[in-house]
Amino acid sequence: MISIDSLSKSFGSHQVLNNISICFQKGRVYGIVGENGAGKTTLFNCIAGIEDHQGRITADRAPLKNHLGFLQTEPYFFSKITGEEYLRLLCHARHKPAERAAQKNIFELPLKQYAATYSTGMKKKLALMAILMQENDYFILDEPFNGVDIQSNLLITAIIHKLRELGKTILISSHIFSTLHETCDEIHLLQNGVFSKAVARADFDLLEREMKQVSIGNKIEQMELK
Ligand SMILES: Nc1ncnc2c1ncn2[C@@H]1O[C@H](COP(=O)(O)OP(=O)(O)OP(=O)(O)O)[C@@H](O)[C@H]1O
Repeated sequence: MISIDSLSKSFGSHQVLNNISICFQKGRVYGIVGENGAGKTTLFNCIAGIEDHQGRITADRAPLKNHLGFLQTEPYFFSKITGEEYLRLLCHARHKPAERAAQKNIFELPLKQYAATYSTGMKKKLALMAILMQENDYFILDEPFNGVDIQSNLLITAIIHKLRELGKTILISSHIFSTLHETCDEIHLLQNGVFSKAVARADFDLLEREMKQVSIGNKIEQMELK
């Protein structure tokens, strides 16, 4: 469980998160949606402790950051480290074994190659593999499906289902509605610095229809496409 109490975050005079309180339970997958710039990554960075903020963020296993796997939108790797070395480094940081990396290489990554030379999708898969091998309790996956091939997207969806079954707490951001539909128990809409709407799985279709209506409206006619 991750508990957020009165979280606020500003960059100068720009308030991005405004007094947010919410609780994310174990064994559940939460989709965090919002327009570009709504503050999803800022929220994740605050939870991960890499962005200072006002308010309290706690977890049933403390300290939260020692049990959190954070897949960032664009994972960064040092230039002279191979995929295998990266996995070993992250596993050692959590005192977890890294010897079976080759066997666990379900994305078939070239682990002997420098990670910095991987493609965008390969980097994402390596970073995901590392946080899975760490056996974390909490997962934040910031756009996990973006830039990843179809086969891996299917695999990532199955991984999220398994993590839920294992009782992990999972937060996902995505701009692709179908991926949230397939993975989430709840969708929370971040808007103007607060969670303006919480939608349970049973109402996902309704939410999609509503969002389509608001997003598309009469804009196609307005464009007068020829
Ligand atoms: N380090 C920073 N300094 C100043 N402003 C920032 C900084 N990081 C984020 N912001 C601003 O905070 C707001 C929220 O950004 P954030 O990246 O959290 O949005 P997001 O919802 O993840 O967007 P996207 O869907 O495009 O990834 C934006 O207006 C952004 O410009």
